[in-house]
Amino acid sequence: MHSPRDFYRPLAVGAPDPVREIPFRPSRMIHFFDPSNPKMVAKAPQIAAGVDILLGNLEDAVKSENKEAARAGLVQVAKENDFGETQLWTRVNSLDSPWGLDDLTTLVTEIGDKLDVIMVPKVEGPEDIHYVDRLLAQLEAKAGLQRPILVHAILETARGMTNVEDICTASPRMQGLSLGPADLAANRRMKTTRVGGGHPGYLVRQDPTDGAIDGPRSVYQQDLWHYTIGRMVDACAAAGILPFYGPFGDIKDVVACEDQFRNAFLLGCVGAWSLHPVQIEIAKRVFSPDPADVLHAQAVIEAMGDGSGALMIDGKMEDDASVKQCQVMVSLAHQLAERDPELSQRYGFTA
Ligand SMILES: CC(=O)SCCNC(=O)CCNC(=O)[C@H](O)C(C)(C)COP(=O)(O)OP(=O)(O)OC[C@H]1O[C@@H](n2cnc3c(N)ncnc32)[C@H](O)[C@@H]1OP(=O)(O)O
Ligand SMILES: O=CC(=O)O
Ligand SMILES: [Mg+2]
Repeated sequence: MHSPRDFYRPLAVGAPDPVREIPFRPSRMIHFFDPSNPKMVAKAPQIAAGVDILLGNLEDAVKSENKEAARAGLVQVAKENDFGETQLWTRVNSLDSPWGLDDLTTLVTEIGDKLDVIMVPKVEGPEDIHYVDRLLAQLEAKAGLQRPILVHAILETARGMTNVEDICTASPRMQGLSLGPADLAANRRMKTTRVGGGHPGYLVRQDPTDGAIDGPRSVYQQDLWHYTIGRMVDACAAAGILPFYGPFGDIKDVVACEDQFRNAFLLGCVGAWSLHPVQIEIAKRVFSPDPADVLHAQAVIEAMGDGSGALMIDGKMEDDASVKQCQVMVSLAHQLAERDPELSQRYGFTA
């Protein structure tokens, strides 16, 4: 166990100093592409221009025989392009796979200066983060990098869930967590074959009226992921890092995708994964606060003056706590508007 004094010391001679605060950059969608797919590689610059985060995926969804090609494809994409404000991330293969070590070694030494965040799948506990933390420090020193690469863990095993708080605080590199509903469902032996989203069988039913069990009774579908997202959000917020919802696999069901994303947004997530171009716009819409909410929040902040006391606005009580809720909304709107002129106009920040 490190002493608190050592927490921010570089873990290898010559490695850059760890960050003290996780920078908040627009992160509404993490767009996945397969760098072994020439079509997706060709489209990468165009896709990058319309997303907050572009992620070269090397893990699940890339065929075993294409793992080396995907790694090489990502190196090429990073070397040949400057994505400007768009962050470049990768998801490496898991630490117990035949490819994880070579993924980290190659990517950090070849394109470490271009990579903002490395997503590590199937993280089980803080020991996995400690391993990656030291290895990255060694590789950063070797590559002569000036800034540390951050780490994002996928929460997709029952053991990872039970260790979630310790994972979040395992290293100053920890940038955030994503919920991985597919692997997590399998690992927990949940009986759903869907990649994220609800399930019609997970419901509550209205009591029978007048004892008539076979009479008409409303059913209300429940959210399979409520507990998991809530727990992840708390762990992240307590550690000062960022929570994301992961994949929604029913690409054609754009309505349910939007619902899943919005549930995550309302519970505190900053973004979600987009697996297909059609999900980019959904994430952009959902994870940007609604202009009407921003307007209302601004009005409350203005009316509340120094932010203390209680008053009524449109029949509703506002006080020190609700003004803080409004500040969350307005500061997110400003952060996103800085990057997005159209959004800035919709919020009325620019003429
Ligand atoms: C549980 C998890 O781990 S989730 C994370 C791992 N999974 C992934 O990363 C999946 C990423 N997405 C994909 O591989 C693909 O979107 C698929 C396989 C789901 C569907 O692909 P397709 O069958 O080609 O879909 P579709 O025909 O609708 O594609 C339309 C166009 O968008 C392109 N496209 C599809 N997905 C992407 C993407 N993620 N990024 C960039 N372009 C894409 C296709 O290449 C196609 O291009 P074209 O018009 O030039 O031919
Ligand atoms: O990696 C994501 C998942 O859902 O599994
Ligand atoms: Mg997974």
